[in-house]
Amino acid sequence: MAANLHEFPDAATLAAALADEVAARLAAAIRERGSASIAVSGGSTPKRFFETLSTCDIDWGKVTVTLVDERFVPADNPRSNHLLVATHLLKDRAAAAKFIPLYYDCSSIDEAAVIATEKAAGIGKPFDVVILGMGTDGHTASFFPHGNNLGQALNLSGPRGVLTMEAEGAGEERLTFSFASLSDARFLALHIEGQGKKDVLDKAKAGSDETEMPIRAVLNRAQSPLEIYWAP
Ligand SMILES: O=C1O[C@H](COP(=O)(O)O)[C@@H](O)[C@H](O)[C@H]1O
Repeated sequence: MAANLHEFPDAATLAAALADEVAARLAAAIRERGSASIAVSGGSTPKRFFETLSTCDIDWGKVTVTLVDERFVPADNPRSNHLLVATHLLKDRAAAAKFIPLYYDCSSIDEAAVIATEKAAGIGKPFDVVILGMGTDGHTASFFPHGNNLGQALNLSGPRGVLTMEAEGAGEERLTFSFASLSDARFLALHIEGQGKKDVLDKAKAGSDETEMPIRAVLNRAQSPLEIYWAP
C-alpha cells in the first residue's frame, strides 16, 4: 500500500493537524456506525498530539481508546503507556472515552495477553484509527528488531489480538497488538518527529529485512495507506 508523507514546520502544527484529522475520523465513525475506536502509541512523541486531541469537540462517550502496545508494568509505573494516555489524553472532553488497557495484573504476561485479546475483541475489526510511533531502532508498536515473537506478530494471516514480545532493545517484556490487528485501520498513521527519525525512516525505505527494522512491514505490507506525519 502507498505511504503518504505529511510534513509540518514544527511539532505544534503537526499535533494540531493530526488531532483535527483524527477527530474528524472518529466523528465520521460515530455518525456511520454509532461508535469509534482508536489505538494509540506510547513513548515521548505523542504527548502534544494527545493534549490537543483531548480538547476536540466530538462525542467522546462513544469512543473506545486502547494502546497499540504496552510494557508489562502496572498503570502507576512511570514507563506505562496507560499512564501516559491517562495523563495526556483521557482528560478534558476526552475524559468521557472508554479505555481498554493491555496490561492486566496476572502471574504471567501470556495470561495478560489472553485477557487483553478478550477485552479488545469487540473493537478494532478494523480500528477506525491507529496511530503508530517508531523508535530509532526501527521498531513500531512492540515489533522490536529480532523480537522473540516477531514472526508471529508480523504475520498478516495471523489472528487479531494481543501478543507478547521480548527483545534486547525493549527493556521490559511487552504486550502488542499484532500487525494483522493494526494494518487494516480505516486511518493508519505513523507519527514521527526529528531529523533522526526521518533518517531512520529513509534507512528503512532503502532495505527490506523486517527482522532488522520491523517498521518495514508497515511501510511495505500494510493493508491501508500509511499516512506519515513528520515535523523536524
Ligand atoms: O517503546 C515505545 O516506543 C515507541 C517510540 O517512542 P518515542 O519515545 O520514540 O516516541 C512507541 O511508538 C511505542 O508505542 C512505545 O511502546
